[in-house]
Amino acid sequence: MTKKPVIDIKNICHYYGKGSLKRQILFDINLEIYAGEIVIMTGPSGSGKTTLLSLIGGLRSVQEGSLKFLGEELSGASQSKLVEIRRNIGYIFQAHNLLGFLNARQNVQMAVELNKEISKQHAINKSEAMLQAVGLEDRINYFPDNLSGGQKQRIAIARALVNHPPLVLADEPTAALDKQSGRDVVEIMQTLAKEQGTSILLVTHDNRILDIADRILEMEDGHLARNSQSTVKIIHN
Ligand SMILES: Nc1ncnc2c1ncn2[C@@H]1O[C@H](COP(=O)(O)OP(=O)(O)OP(=O)(O)O)[C@@H](O)[C@H]1O
Repeated sequence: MTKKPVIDIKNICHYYGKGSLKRQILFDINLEIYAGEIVIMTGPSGSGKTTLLSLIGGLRSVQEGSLKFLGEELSGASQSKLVEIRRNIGYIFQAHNLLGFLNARQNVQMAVELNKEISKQHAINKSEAMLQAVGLEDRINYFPDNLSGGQKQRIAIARALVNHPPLVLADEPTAALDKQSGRDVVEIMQTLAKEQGTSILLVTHDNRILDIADRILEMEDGHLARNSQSTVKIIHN
């Protein structure tokens, strides 16, 4: 049986600027990501990681090549199609993007209520269960300002995973965290992703978390320089 990839990228190139200022940023990227896989992308600053992540997340239009999410082509897709695709992706960014006037539960609940068919009580129950899964059961009614960086990032994880999306994209999720909180955050992501069969694509400069990856990608000057099974696990275990 051949598995269908969650993400299937063929010959993606990307450019910024116009005319004489036009610069190629991504060069002939080919990549497949399968269900339940945790893929970490590393590489120097400016090598194109965030650009590729935003293309995969439907946050930027594909200019050249093919990018399929669960078999759906994003190249040439309408804005409404992109919006629909984005509903199936969880996003976790460095600056967690929590709303300060909502408490932890309400921040997660917001994501559940994107689905209009879910009742308010069901949305509350789902949100509380998810906060419990990330170890914040005693912080459900706290506002982000009264929580640590690691706790805020755990709310962001709960929000990204509460709808059980097939794909989660994370851009530097541990950048603002100390060593232990960073470790806790990625281990929670890893456990939940494996439980739910979610694929994770995580961009990081943080070498301390490479061992959670099934596969490591390395970007170099807009080229995918390495795409290999992780051997870091063997070194660490
Ligand atoms: N909106 C934009 N307009 C023009 N150039 C851009 C834009 N966004 C990024 N770039 C340029 O494209 C290149 C790749 O940027 P990108 O943010 O994808 O790299 P990165 O690998 O994610 O870097 P970092 O690790 O620092 O976040 C850089 O040279 C950057 O200056």
